[in-house]
Formats: sequence, C-alpha cells, structure tokens
Amino acid sequence: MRRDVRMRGFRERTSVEAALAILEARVGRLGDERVPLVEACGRVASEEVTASVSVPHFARAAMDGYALRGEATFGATAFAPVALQLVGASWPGRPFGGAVGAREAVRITTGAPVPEGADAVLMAEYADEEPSNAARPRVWAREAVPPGKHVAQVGEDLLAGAAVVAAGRKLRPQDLGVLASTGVGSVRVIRRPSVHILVTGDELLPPGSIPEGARIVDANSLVLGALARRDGAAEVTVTYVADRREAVRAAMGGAPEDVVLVSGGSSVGPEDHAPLVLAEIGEVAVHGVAVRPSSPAGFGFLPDGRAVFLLPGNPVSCLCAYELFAGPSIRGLGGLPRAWPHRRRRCTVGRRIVSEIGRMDYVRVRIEEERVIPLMTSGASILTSTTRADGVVLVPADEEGYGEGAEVEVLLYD
Ligand SMILES: Nc1nc2c(c(=O)[nH]1)N[C@H]1C(S)=C(S)[C@@H](COP(=O)(O)OP(=O)(O)OC[C@H]3O[C@@H](n4cnc5c(N)ncnc54)[C@H](O)[C@@H]3O)O[C@H]1N2
Ligand code: MOO
Repeated sequence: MRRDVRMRGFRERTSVEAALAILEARVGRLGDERVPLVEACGRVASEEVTASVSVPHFARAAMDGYALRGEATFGATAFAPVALQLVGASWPGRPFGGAVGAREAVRITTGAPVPEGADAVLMAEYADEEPSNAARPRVWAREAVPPGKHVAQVGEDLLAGAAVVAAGRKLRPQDLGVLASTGVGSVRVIRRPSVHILVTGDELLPPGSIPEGARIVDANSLVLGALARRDGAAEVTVTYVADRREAVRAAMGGAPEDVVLVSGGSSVGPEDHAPLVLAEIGEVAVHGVAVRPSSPAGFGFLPDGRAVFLLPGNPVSCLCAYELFAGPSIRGLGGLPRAWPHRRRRCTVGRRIVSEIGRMDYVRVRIEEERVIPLMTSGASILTSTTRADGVVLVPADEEGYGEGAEVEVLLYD
C-alpha cells in the first residue's frame, strides 16, 4: 500500500486489534541455533528434548550405611541385633566389584552404586561395626530394613525416553541441570532477534549531552533499547538519522537487523519521511491507529518480510506504540509469549477514567491505597507521566472509560 499522508492527516485509523492481527499473521518465529547449556538459561527451546539415558542409570544408595539384603535383617532389634559379614565398600564413582551374599553387607555412602545382590541400605545409625582389626569384620544390624529401603532405583529421577523439556519452554536454571544429567551438552533454541533503532530528529543530541538552545536530548533510544532487551532482543543498534529522505532511506534499507524501530518522523509533517520511505522500499501495512496516545504509529514490511515499526517521536507515544505493536512482535520472533509481560493487579477505580468510544486509551495511573487514580496529563510529550505512574490501564475502543468503583486491571510498570 503506497500512500503519503504528509500534511493531509489521517483519513481513517486502523483499530489496535486489526493492526495486531496483521502482525500476528506476518511476524512469525525466527529460526533456531544450538547453544551450549551454560548459555541456554532464559532461551526458548525450539524442540523437545528427551532423555537418552535414565537418571540415575544405576541403583544408588540414598543414605550412608550398609548395603545388604533386606531379608537378612528381618527380626533385628536393638536387643537382638543380627550379625552380617562385612565384605567390602562401595563409594560414589568407586563401586564394590563383587556381589553381596545372603548374610553379607557392604559399607556404602550416599550416591554410591548398590552392589549386585544387595537390595536395601541399613542406615549407619542403626548398625555397629566391629573394630576393623578383626580378622573377618562383622556389622551388627539393630533394625530390620525391608527390601528397597534407601535405594534410589534406576530412572527414579528421569526414565530414558521421557521428555526433559518441551518445545517452547523458556529454560530455567534447573532445566539446564536436568539436561546436563542426561548427558546433554547443548540445546537448540530459538534465535533472539536483533533490533535496529533509527532515531530521527535534527533537534536531538545523544544521551549524555546537556540540552541547549533548540536542541533536546534523545530519550527514546534508551527507552526502546531497554524495552527491546526486556523482550528478548539479542543486539540493539542505535543510529541517528538526519531528517532527510535519502538519509532515512539509506538507514532503513541498509539495516540488516531482524526488526527496525523508527523513532519520530512518523506523523504527517513535511519532515516525516519514514512512512513514505517505507512505502517506497517496502510496504506500509498500517499507518494511523485508533489509540491515544500514539495515533500516528504504524508499521510495515521490507521486501524480505522484516518488520519496520514507525513509532511517534513524542516519548510517551513512542513507549506506548512500542508496547502495543513492536513488543509483541519482538517477543514472538524470539519464541516468547506475545502477551504483555507486565505483572497485573486488579484494583478499584478511585477516580473516573475518561476515554472515548472508537479508540483505545493508554492511561497512566497511580495506585493509591489499592485505588486506581488516572494521572492528569496534558499530552504524550510528558515522559515523567510514566515515571510518576505505577502502571497503565488499557481502555478498549468500545468502552467510554470506567467510573469510580469499577474493577480494572493495571499493567504494572515495575
Ligand atoms: N497535523 C498533525 N500533526 C500531528 C499529528 C497529527 O495527527 N496531525 N499527530 C501528533 C502526534 S499525536 C504525535 S505523537 C506527533 C508524532 O510525530 P512524529 O512521529 O513525526 O514525531 P516528531 O515530530 O519527530 O517528534 C515529536 C516530538 O517528540 C520529540 N522527540 C522526537 N524524538 C525524540 C527522542 N528520540 N527523544 C525525545 N524526544 C523526541 C520531538 O522533539 C517532538 O517534540 O505528531 C503530532 N503532530
Ligand atoms: O499520540 Mo501523539 O501519539 O498523542 O502524542
């Protein structure tokens, strides 16, 4: 779709739902790569991993004591202990080589292989060993142990063939431990997207500068970069682009990253080149959304299908447009859930939240004594409205806001 809305304004605006449906249909998951387990935490498994061996793969002692045949201890009590011949020892990594006979026992420590012939472990607390200088040392059992007692059977933790992680699993620290215990050293995970932030605006100075004259300091690249990393982006590159069409075209066309975020220049002013350039080199799918703020937001696609997001320059609009459209797409590319990652809290409206039918509203709110208070703010250039707020309430297009006492869900900023 080619259209130049500059200085004409938006005739119609796309609903947020329709815009999201386009993104869902067109921005799929990236391919996968193999990474060593030490780098796999937080990554999303691209395929199911099954255990090729059981864990443990040998029966092992769960207590320090004596491996024996449970039957041999039947009837043993503190008053009538049963004597067993001590024939050796089994240590973790250094098993007992022989077999345990009917009235024999082997000294064993936790984690050591239970020798052939033995089926139970008598805890050291219930045994008395004869001094080791005895010719044929014996151990006295003061308690009976049934067969199986204190023996971890083969596959008790995990059976060979069982699923260890499912495809789509965001790997937890303990997943890495289980994978390693089955002999796995690396895992296939979904690639994390790279993101290029194109910052337009001749008035902008890079972060770290002191604002002076008519020049202000770029805030959007920091906000966008941090949001993209939150959403799983691997690398984030920032480029400052002059408000000239050729410069915007060169930057947008030359970006090799998986996603391009354009900050500013998205609206209908004569210097708003980004939508036009995108239409020239690719396709504008949406420009102008029924949402406040960030109504001039849009997005489209480069010829190879990579998404370009047109984010309004006003900092709150930029943040809002990112959260609505770019965030779900970046998460989706990396195999993460598209839904907003914010914690949510249900609260009662303490002061009326005003909205307009026909557009979604992104309302910054404070939570005071569990009551939701919308921040009175004059516009989308007031970035401190988002630092003073505890979170945001999204009012759908078919709601006229919420009256005092209504229950709403707050998406928390922290
Ligand atoms: N005739 C119309 N004018 C405007 C409309 C409209 O519908 N019709 N929409 C307004 C709305 S809403 C917004 S939002 C802005 C969006 O415009 P742009 O995306 O073209 O943004 P800029 O003009 O480049 O900048 C707007 C504002 O934000 C400041 N800015 C820009 N980049 C940054 C940055 N990286 N860090 C901090 N601040 C930034 C910039 O200096 C401007 O003050 O259009 C309205 N106009
Ligand atoms: O939405 Mo503009 O996006 O209000 O400042």
